[in-house]
Order: sequence, then structure tokens, then C-alpha cells
Amino acid sequence: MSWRTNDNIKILGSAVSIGQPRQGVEKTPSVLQAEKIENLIPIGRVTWVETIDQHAYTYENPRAGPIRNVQDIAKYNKILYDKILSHLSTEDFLLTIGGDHSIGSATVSAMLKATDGNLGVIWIDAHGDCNTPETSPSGNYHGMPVAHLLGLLQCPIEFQWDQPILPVTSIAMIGIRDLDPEEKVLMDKIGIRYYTMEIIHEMGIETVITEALKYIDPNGTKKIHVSFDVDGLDPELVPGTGTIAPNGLTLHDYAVIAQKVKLTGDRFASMDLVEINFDIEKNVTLDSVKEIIRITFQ
Ligand SMILES: NC(=[NH2+])NCCC[C@H](N)C(=O)O
Repeated sequence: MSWRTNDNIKILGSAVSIGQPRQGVEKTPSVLQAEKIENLIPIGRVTWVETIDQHAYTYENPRAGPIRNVQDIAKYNKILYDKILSHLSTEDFLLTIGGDHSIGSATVSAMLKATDGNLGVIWIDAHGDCNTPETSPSGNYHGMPVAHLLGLLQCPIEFQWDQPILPVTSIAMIGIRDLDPEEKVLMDKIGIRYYTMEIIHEMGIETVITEALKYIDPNGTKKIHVSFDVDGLDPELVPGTGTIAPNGLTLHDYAVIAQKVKLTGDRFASMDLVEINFDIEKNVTLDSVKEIIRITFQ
């Protein structure tokens, strides 16, 4: 299916790395802008809206509180949330290029706000990102945005604005294969829908994405947001990422996912592309990222 032609695609750079320990991921928006990735999208109406920089690289080491860097992440995410709401209009498709996955709570909550809660989320990832400070061995917020979206996190007041809560039945996760033990207990307890690589091999990716879309959007009326952490793909395709987990999705798997998501037409509203770190590896990773862009928008 070809990309709908009457839309504006807005690309927002989210140059942030303080949700995790590896620097480099904050440089990705400027690298991809220099690579002119918009030329891979075969229609004219693509704009890089702006890139939002983090205040400074301030990774809190050792861990001083339940969530590392929580004050700075809270400030950053509030800015991102507000910017998304100010830039977005109904005919726009929003592509947010990270940055680490800490931005996922800001992008999804902004989209929830913009759609009055009428949003379903496909979260492609090797990880559950569903830790709370109590279950997280690392204290890194990039492992927590889903728990935050679901309302499971006790956050300081600065990290509580009027973010809408995402109902647990509005999200399905694909590619999962690296859960922390307590995180898994929590995910199973709340009944969040996740498809592990093992299940994907059993059911086939086409059945998985068809079922996932039906689950998050039973009546086919919601806007769809895809939050794509590139570590969901196999590390042979994306060696340039900070938290590697072997045996991941192929680009063909992603093509099947994208094809089904694109069948929702203009209900496919937004996407995050996160955790790309060219300081770790550039050539292979850049090729895969370009392929992700082609698959998504052609
Ligand atoms: N978005 C990511 N890459 N998340 C990785 C999370 C890794 C680990 N589960 C943690 O909480 O620290």
C-alpha cells in the first residue's frame, strides 16, 4: 500500500540520552537530518519541524533516587509533550526521532491528549519498558515509560502534569525477549498484551500484528501510534543500540507489521523511532534505519 499523499509528515528530533547510560543516542536526529532521510519518503510534504535538545548530559551515577535523572527527564518530557501538541494538527503525521525511549511517555501521552484518548499503541521493542522504580534493577527511566503511561509510577510532582493515562487494553507489545524478573511479574499481573519472539515464531508475524491491532482497537476507529525501539530488531541489523538482545525481529517482520498498520489509512497518526546510537555502530545501523523509513512511508 502506498503512503497516503495528502498528508504533512512532520519530523521532530528528540535529542535526549539521559534516560539511559550511553551517550550518542542524542546525536541521532542531527545525523539523520544530515543524511536527508526525508528524501526517502516519496512525497513532497515532509518537514523537519525542530530538534529539541536536552539541557545537558547529566547521567546520575551512582543512582541517587528511585529514577535516575528524574528531574531533568521530567522537564524535558514536559517540553516535548507541549511541543508535540503545539505542532500537531489533524492532517499531520508525526514522526519523532529520538533519543532514547524515555520520550515514549511524552509522545504517547501527547497523542492521547490530541485524540481525546482515542489511541491504540503498538510498542515494538525487545524490552517491556514496564519497570517501576521498585522493579527496575537499573533505575533508568528508558525502562519505565510504559509503566508511567499506565499510571503505575509514583513520580515527583514535576513529573505529574495532566498526562492522560493509557488504558492497559490500548497497547500491545511486539518483539519482547528481555524482561527483568520483577518487571515480568508486574506485566503478567496487569495483563498487558505482549508478543515474545517465541510466540511470534509460533503464530507468525502476520497473525500477531492482525491480532494486536484488533486487541488495541476492536472497532477499527482509533488513531494508531507505533513506538519503535530499534532494539526490537535483531542486533545483526541494528548493532548501534544501547541495550542489545539477540534473536530479534527481521526487517521483513517489520514490513509485515507496517503493511497492516498502514491499512488503517489516515488513522495511522504517529511514530517514534528511538534508541539508535551511531556512536556504537554506524554503517549497518544506518542502512537498517533507512530501510525502516522506506518501509514505513512507501
Ligand atoms: N528502551 C530500552 N532500550 N529499554 C531497556 C530497558 C532495560 C532494562 N529492562 C531496564 O529497565 O533498565
